[in-house]
Amino acid sequence: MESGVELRDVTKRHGRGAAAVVALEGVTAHFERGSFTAIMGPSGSGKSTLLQCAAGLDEPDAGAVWVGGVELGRLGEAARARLRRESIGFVFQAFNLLPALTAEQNVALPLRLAGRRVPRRDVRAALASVGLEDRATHRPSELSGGQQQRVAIARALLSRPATLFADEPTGALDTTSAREALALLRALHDQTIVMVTHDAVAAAHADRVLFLADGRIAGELPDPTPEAVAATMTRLEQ
Ligand SMILES: Nc1ncnc2c1ncn2[C@@H]1O[C@H](COP(=O)(O)OP(=O)(O)OP(=O)(O)O)[C@@H](O)[C@H]1O
Repeated sequence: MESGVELRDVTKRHGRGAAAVVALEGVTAHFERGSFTAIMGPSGSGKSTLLQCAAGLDEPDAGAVWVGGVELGRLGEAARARLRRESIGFVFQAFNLLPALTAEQNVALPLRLAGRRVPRRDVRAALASVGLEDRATHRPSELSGGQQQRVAIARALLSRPATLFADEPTGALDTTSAREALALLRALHDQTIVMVTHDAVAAAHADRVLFLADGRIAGELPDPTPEAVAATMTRLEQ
């Protein structure tokens, strides 16, 4: 396993005993380096759990995960945190921005933590590309949910992590902003992008859609169109 992201026979349970829920069951999936994959499936099918396990934010009960050729289960917590900081980007609604920092400080943070100097011009350009040039000095609490999401996208654009995980990146955006945000993600073609979404139009921006149902892979669609994605979702929800 040289690069990209790979899950091999991953099983994950939440809770214990009689209340335990099997969120993922024997999931094997390969996200090639530089590919853009959308994950779809009915509510509760395990999409967020898959993303959390693939990103090293949660540990599988069985199976293994590789990111960029590194097996996460073989790393200690400190090494895993370093890998997340240096080569993984997140565009998550609830795992996003530090509340005490301004938008531009949040955008620059991953590079600063990696010891790099970040020209303010570059930070402003990243914010401008998501339409937030006039919000650079606002803190997250002063931004709407959609604007916070766009700050997270600007951060990914600037730091260009090798692997980017996005959970509903367009969920809080209007149609035009969503289309722009997806085009920006799409332009990051040297990165491996794994995006969970409920939106067939958003999913159609990916190279491939992987479907989950009841914690298992239920199919995939290469070169997706919104119509084909919606038809598959309808079938899975029946
Ligand atoms: N912390 C938790 N404790 C107990 N059960 C959990 C926990 N997190 C998730 N689950 C359960 O695991 C299953 C998969 O959840 P997950 O959030 O991965 O699904 P999802 O496909 O992302 O759902 P949605 O589309 O509704 O966000 C669900 O049945 C959910 O109720």
